[in-house]
Amino acid sequence: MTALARHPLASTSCPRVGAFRGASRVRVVRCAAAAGEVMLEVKDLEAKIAATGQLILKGVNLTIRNGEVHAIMGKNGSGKSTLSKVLVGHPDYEVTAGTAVFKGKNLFDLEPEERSHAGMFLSFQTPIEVPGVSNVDFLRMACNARRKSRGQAELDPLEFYAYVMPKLELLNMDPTFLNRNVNEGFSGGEKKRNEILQLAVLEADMAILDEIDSGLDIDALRDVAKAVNSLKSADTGVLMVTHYKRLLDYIRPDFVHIMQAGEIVKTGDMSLVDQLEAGGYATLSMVDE
Ligand SMILES: Nc1ncnc2c1ncn2[C@@H]1O[C@H](COP(=O)(O)OP(=O)(O)OP(=O)(O)O)[C@@H](O)[C@H]1O
Repeated sequence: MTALARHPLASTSCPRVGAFRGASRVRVVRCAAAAGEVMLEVKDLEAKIAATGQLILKGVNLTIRNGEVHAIMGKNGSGKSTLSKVLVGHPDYEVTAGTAVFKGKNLFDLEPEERSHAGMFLSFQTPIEVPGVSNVDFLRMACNARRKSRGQAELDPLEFYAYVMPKLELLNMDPTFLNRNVNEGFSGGEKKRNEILQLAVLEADMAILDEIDSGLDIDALRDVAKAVNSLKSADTGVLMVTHYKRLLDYIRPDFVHIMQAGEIVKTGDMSLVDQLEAGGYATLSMVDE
């Protein structure tokens, strides 16, 4: 989902280590299972809104290993989308402190496009429309840019058609989507499916999915989740931002993080989500609000 990093306009297991942060100290919990290689390591990340200087991220720490699925939840305005966008290099934000290493590279040394080529993908909460550009041309261009960066031969239109058809089928998407302009006139659910189609086409290593469940009907949610699950492997990482358990019932996270006021203040497993569903954020003991 290097959507941002991925395209030029915006630009596509087992729990191991989790930090449980209380009001005054951080406790590290380690699982005995074998750990995959670290894909993304974010340390003490701080970022502000470039235009206003308002600090939004206030020391985010997050480690995602190959094969892991992480979910980030949190109240509205806690900074979840900002974190997603900062990771792909959105120009609205400026990193003021901290580090992020993605597949061994300093993420903040890379341009958004380079992050995409390196395998990072963000699905937008509100996918943008690109009038005048057909979906198939856009997808092929993005796909070939990534292939080129990996030293692979570019796909011609016919080859791309053969490549993309099974992916459309997987998502239960009508092939006529290919000939329509990117997201133009798409329903909310169609836009979300199109995001996942981009993820599938780009074969990204790290998928950041920002509220892919919003606006989806029950069938579309199942299709999208099925597609994401089919794209997961021991070499990919997933970071999902969501407000609801229903998505996590389909795409099971290894870790669930709670974000509050620009920080990850609690990390656990699905039981955290059950607590949230039962009693809201007030039931979790987090840092003082
Ligand atoms: N480009 C921006 N300009 C102005 N304010 C911004 C911008 N980006 C983020 N913010 C502010 O930063 C805070 C965090 O926003 P963000 O979208 O990251 O929250 P969120 O946790 O994703 O919220 P939600 O759950 O509602 O999607 C909010 O107060 C938001 O208004």
